[in-house]
Amino acid sequence: MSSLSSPADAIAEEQDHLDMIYGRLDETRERIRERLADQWRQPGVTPQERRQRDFAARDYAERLARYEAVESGLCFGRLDPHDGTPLRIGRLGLRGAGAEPVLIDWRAPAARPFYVATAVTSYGMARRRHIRTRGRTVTGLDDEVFDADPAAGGGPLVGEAALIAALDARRTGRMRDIVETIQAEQDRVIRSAAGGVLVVQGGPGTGKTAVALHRAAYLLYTYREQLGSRGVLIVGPNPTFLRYISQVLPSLAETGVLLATPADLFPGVTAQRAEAPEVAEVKGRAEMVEVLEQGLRDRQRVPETPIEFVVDRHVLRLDAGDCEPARRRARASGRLHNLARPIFVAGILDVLAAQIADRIGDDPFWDDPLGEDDAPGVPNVLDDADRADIRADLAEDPAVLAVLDDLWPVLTPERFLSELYASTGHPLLHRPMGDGWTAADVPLLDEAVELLGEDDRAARARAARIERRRLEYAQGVLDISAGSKSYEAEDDAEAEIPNAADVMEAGMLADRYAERQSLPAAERAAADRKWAFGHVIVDEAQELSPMAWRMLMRRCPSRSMTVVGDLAQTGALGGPASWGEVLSPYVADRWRLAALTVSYRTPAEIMSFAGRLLADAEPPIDLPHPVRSTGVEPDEWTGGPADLAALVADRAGGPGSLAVITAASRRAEVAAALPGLGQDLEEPAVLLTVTQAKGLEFDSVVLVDPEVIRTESPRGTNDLYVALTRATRTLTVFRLGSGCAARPS
Ligand SMILES: Nc1ncnc2c1ncn2[C@@H]1O[C@H](COP(=O)(O)OP(=O)(O)OP(=O)(O)O)[C@@H](O)[C@H]1O
Repeated sequence: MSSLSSPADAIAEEQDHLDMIYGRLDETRERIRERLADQWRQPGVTPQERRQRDFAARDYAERLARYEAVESGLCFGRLDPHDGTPLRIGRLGLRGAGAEPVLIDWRAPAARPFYVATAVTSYGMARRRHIRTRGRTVTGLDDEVFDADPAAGGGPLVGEAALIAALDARRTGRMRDIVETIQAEQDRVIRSAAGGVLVVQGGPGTGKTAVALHRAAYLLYTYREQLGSRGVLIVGPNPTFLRYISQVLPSLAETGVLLATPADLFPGVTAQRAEAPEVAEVKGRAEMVEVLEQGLRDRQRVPETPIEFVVDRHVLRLDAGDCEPARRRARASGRLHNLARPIFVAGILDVLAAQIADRIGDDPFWDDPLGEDDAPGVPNVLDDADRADIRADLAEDPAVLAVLDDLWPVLTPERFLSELYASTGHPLLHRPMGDGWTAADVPLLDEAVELLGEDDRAARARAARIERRRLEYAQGVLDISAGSKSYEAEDDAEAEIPNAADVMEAGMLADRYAERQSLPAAERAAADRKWAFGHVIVDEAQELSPMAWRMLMRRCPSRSMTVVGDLAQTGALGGPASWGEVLSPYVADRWRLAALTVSYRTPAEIMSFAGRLLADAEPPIDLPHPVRSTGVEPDEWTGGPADLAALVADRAGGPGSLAVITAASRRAEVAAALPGLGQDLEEPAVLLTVTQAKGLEFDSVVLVDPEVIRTESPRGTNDLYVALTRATRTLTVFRLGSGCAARPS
């Protein structure tokens, strides 16, 4: 260990080592590039060989992408054990020429002391060093020496100088990874075992989102085999939030993760319609299961008054007595609605076939001893084959099909739900057909599939369509390659020239197409409602409705989940009062809780201001402990729209990001005062409602009318808590009055 070397010597030593590590990185990349090129040189004669080649190539391409992603900040730490060689910690693991480790992946067990060692519990380490770099150059070092007097040694923070530097950095509109400065309480969450449900509860800015993302990277590293094939799903509250966090996992060289909002989880449906929170709350209630079940029972009808219709000149008649046994049998089968329909249909066809057979096969003289042949007959001359023919004809008759569709329709979830909304007397749920889907509809559509069953015929038709497309694709390629030949078919000489169509058959090309369909797990999962993820991480989990939880649990039958949130920030009207309430229906009390208690975002000045504004909150809010202070107190202003515009222009002129946060009910008014502001987080200034700002952070926040935020919703106190805790540096409260000059209030 070189604790006695001068700072310049220490930097020079780290630079040497860093050069060597980057050298290894370059060599590794080159090796993978060569192997990738080798794969593409393989001819792949049989479809199986081609498939193997393409899988191998994809594997190399993914590995290459992983090594490319770690260019920046490759090595950021060093641990010096009391005995033994120093370990360099970095974004991934690398070996030297003699296979000795030259860089330890931050997720490896050996790297753990980097995040948890303290003077009191040093894990055999004498020193931890944070290495600062720009590009491939070492720019500075921060050392913590553990073999000094443990009693004097260190506070609760790990690598305090590096941490404070990270927290003081300007925000860019995109979340960054925290791999260099993960704190001990966060590390415990990140490295917690994959199995079971882990709940991470913590106040604003405690790093819940950051921890959730690093946990995903940790789990993929530790359980690569299982999770690589099943994928990890991360659920966030809205697309803006997903964009905000989207860079973190790629910067950690992990791509096998699907980021989605709950509204994205029903493939084929895009939920773009907005709706009132009260309506979303009703749709999210667990009782909606019963509403759907009842709605479906109502779609399995028997006629209240007899219905008559004509088939092939026969007037047929169905009444409740005819239909009830068929319905009873279909329901008693225990099959889902669409799958039970054939039983109902069979029962009704029997009834109708009997009506026709009775008429056309009836032999009025069957027991007439004076009949022509004078032999005892049968009352009906039709045999089983005749009856089967009648039944088969009926099964295709449009009039019969219309009646069956009325009594027991084949339902898609979309049709079922939109007809249910159109027919309900519930004032909040009622809406016309074809009105588009909202986020709260998605879990209901998903639930509907569970009641309706996926119509096998539709699935089979889909499979046939895909097969047809495969062949059409292949044929299309052949046609293109044969294009000139077909135009000039008369030209015999031209027809002699062989082209792709002559040397390759459509089936072979179709296999190629199928190979291209073999996408990474996350992408396949996005398109498959029945996909069972290896692990599911739910962020801002307090916002999910009971119906949304039911949908998520279906996506994760193994119940390997990380649930991240803060009950005190719940904005959704139907949000839970406790995590037990959310989870007990699925795992009883078999879930574990981890708490995060330190706020890395909100400075002490803003946190105590928030504490004063929320002092009367009921239940009381347990504020997290801020890790730093800026010396800048929040300021408060009152003025008109022009004053607000002037203040925002002044604040937006500074470096870093700015958000104006307002109550939803004041948004239009505030937007009119600030016409240049949109919602694009890449812009230096944005205008957001509290719901839109949830989970995000900005250097400066101008908070308009906190009192309106607090009173506009039953969850207003929670919303205000969210709004007050978005700033990393400065908070300005602006009360929008009717136009007097802006003045401090
Ligand atoms: N150990 C750390 N090192 C550096 N930065 C950190 C650390 N922990 C958290 N941060 C930073 O603190 C900020 C808040 O983190 P994050 O958004 O994950 O908090 P949160 O608990 O999800 O907040 P909210 O409840 O408001 O959504 C982010 O900028 C994050 O990068």
